[in-house]
Amino acid sequence: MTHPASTSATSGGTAAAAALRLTDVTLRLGSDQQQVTALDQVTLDVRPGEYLAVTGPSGSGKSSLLAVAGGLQTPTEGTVHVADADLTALTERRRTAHRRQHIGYVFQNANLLASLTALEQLLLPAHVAGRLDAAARTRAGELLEAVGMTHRADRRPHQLSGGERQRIGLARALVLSPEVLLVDEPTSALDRARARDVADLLAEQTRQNNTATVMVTHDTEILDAADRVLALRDGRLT
Ligand SMILES: Nc1ncnc2c1ncn2[C@@H]1O[C@H](COP(=O)(O)OP(=O)(O)OP(=O)(O)O)[C@@H](O)[C@H]1O
Repeated sequence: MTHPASTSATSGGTAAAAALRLTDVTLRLGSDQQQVTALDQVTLDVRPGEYLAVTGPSGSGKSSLLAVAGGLQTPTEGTVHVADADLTALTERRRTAHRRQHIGYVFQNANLLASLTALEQLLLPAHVAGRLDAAARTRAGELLEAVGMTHRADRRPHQLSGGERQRIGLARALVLSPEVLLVDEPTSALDRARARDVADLLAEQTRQNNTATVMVTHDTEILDAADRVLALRDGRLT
């Protein structure tokens, strides 16, 4: 298989070097009469340790890009490789298992569990993975600190602000140091100083854990920390 290493959406690496690879991905949504091309022939490589930011206006396909990269949505055409497996070729069950093992996902609305405290939200992924040991507890505590939430450790989601929930959602995704980290608008509920802290934390964690990070945002003030910035327009990556 050959790949156009000269295009802006590829980092020029070999097939083995990419932690995340989308090849000619098209996603069509809606019914026949009102079909929308949410992603249009997107090709993208993200290597381990790389922090990629993708910008674009509302409706340009940012959430669709993450949903496809994370195996939450199957593309109409094209392939999605994560950690050397083609997500589009796996059964749903295997795809879910692969996702749990290799992908961290930070949803815009945080998707926290109502009954758990902030600290418990961070311990849950390790618990589910059967890895809730002293190291996981230490890491959860460090990440709680890194997002400035140590003083809110015992609070449940309804006792937190939108920005606080967002920071817990980010810390939770980082606990298991996923190989691929997909982040949807992580600063939409944050003030400027917090937004900058979150962008810097993503950059630091990406390098420290050798994670391939893709963050989508329309916040142009947090792009400095990224290694690479691409733009989505009408589902096309430029
Ligand atoms: N279920 C759906 N059926 C039909 N069209 C859809 C569906 N979901 C999204 N779309 C359309 O697909 C396009 C891409 O949507 P997407 O949510 O990926 O954009 P976005 O860049 O994340 O937008 P925002 O910044 O507003 O969240 C938009 O035109 C949207 O209206």
